[in-house]
Amino acid sequence: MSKKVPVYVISGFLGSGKTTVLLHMLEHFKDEGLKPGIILNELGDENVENHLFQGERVVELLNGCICCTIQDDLKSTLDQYVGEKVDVLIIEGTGVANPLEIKDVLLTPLYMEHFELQSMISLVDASHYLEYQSFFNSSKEIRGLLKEQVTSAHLLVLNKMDLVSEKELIKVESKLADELEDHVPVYRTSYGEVPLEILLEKRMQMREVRVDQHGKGAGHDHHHHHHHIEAVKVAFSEPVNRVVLEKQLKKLSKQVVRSKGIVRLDETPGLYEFQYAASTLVLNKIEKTDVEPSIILIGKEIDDKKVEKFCEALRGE
Ligand SMILES: Nc1nc2c(ncn2[C@@H]2O[C@H](COP(=O)(O)OP(=O)(O)OP(=O)(O)O)[C@@H](O)[C@H]2O)c(=O)[nH]1
Repeated sequence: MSKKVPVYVISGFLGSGKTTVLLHMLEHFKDEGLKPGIILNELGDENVENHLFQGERVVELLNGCICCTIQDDLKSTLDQYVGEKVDVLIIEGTGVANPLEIKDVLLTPLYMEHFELQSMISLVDASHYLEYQSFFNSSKEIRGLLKEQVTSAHLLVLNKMDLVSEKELIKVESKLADELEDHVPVYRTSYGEVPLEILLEKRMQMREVRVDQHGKGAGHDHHHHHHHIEAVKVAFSEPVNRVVLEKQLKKLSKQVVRSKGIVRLDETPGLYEFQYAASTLVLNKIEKTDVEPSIILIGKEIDDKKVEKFCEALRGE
């Protein structure tokens, strides 16, 4: 199988400096002789920044807006990149895109075969962050979005430092500290100047746990990834019971915050895609039949032993 394409997602509110960072990365990849692919999700039906990317492989998802999902568009755009020779892919969401939607698509088994999410990079305009909080005070939707753009980050770039006073900075950082998990690094900068080794660090860990028919794990990985959010993929071809699946996912709640995958069900034939978030399981039948059923567990410090137990419980052992 061909190598997976590394993917970086850049998100952040309107005008926070996403394109500035994207151009910085692009220049580096080109210097390295790499061929980057770019997916831009612009608001409105024309991308005014098109001229910045002349000669690049750019696919635009236009018309992104806060109330519409971009997932279907993103999937068909990713499909265009499957098998195409790009060395790295950068996705820039609109200023009002929900970055978790992008992450969600990248972490489905179908796309994980071809792409490997490296890092969700979020930009925050330090000079406007507090102003936006009060400005959008009455809009629950936008407040939620501002928060999500921060909480979804593997790396938070606090940009436009040139425009903020020390006093204001303290307030901004204290607000961010309330929202961010402790291990997420915050890099203060202006004009998106982040050293490349920080910008490009692989912060999303992905590993596969193989569990054989008798539930015994093979090739244990006893490393603990304390500072990373990781996704663990488990191939799981046996049919599962939906009640048991939900119950067992809830049991993992200390480590696993999110799960998704494709499974067979014991009650009916066919393949089902499942989404598990906020302790709720949702299943949807899919038409495709050529997919290997698998379960993806996303969280912190996911313990292989617990994953084995989880699989045993799904098998009714
Ligand atoms: N003063 C100052 N201006 C900045 C900084 N970073 C970016 N800018 C400017 O802010 C404007 C917006 O930057 P972009 O990189 O286009 O921001 P964006 O997040 O891509 O914007 P949207 O795509 O509209 O959401 C541009 O005019 C940048 O030159 C900074 O650190 N300080």
